[in-house]
Amino acid sequence: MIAENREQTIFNHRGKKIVADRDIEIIAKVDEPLVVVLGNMLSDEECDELIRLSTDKMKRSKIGTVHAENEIRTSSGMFIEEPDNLIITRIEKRIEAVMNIPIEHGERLQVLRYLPGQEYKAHHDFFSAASNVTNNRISTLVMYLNDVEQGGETFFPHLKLSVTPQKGMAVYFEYFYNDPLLNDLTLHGGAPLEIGEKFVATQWMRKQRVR
Ligand SMILES: O=C(O)CCC(=O)C(=O)O
Ligand SMILES: [Fe+2]
Repeated sequence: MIAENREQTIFNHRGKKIVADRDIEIIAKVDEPLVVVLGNMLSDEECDELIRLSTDKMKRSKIGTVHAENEIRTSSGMFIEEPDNLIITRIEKRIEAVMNIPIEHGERLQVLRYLPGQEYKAHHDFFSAASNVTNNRISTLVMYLNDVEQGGETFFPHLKLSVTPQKGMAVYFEYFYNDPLLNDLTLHGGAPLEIGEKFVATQWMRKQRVR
């Protein structure tokens, strides 16, 4: 592999694991644009807590659950705003270590819930130049909160890659390259869920702090 010509990445981990408060496994990788499949990102208990917090909040607030207003995303989404929750704090510390960005650059965790037939069509997580967003997103971590029976893979059509959701695992990717073509290649989506339920928690990082 010729590494010299590669652009620098935000993700700075080498080898097969990331040592944080638990050992996170680097399972698979696409080099450019960088996409990394991670094992052991969350414990079962942490996954369950994220699902509980999001479903609790959906129940408490009738208007809380935000259904997508268009056909791009048909799942329901919820931002987790629990600054005093110790489990969230612990997860955020780990996310900082993995993404190599201070959590102050992070939007609140978003939990998405998909039911059969629901999907997230191919999209970019960054905002287009036309949108005039000054503090754009630079990287994403999608964490899988449950085992999915069938469907619901995270797919990257340009990379011909798809990741099967498995409880506690995650997929990381970044799109802050100088070469805009590399950023464009991070197009991705959540395939239609076929059977069961799918929960993910997404962390988006911004170029500058947001909290
Ligand atoms: O549900 C998935 O697999 C993808 C989620 C996603 O693309 C996002 O949250 O930005
Ligand atoms: Fe996305």
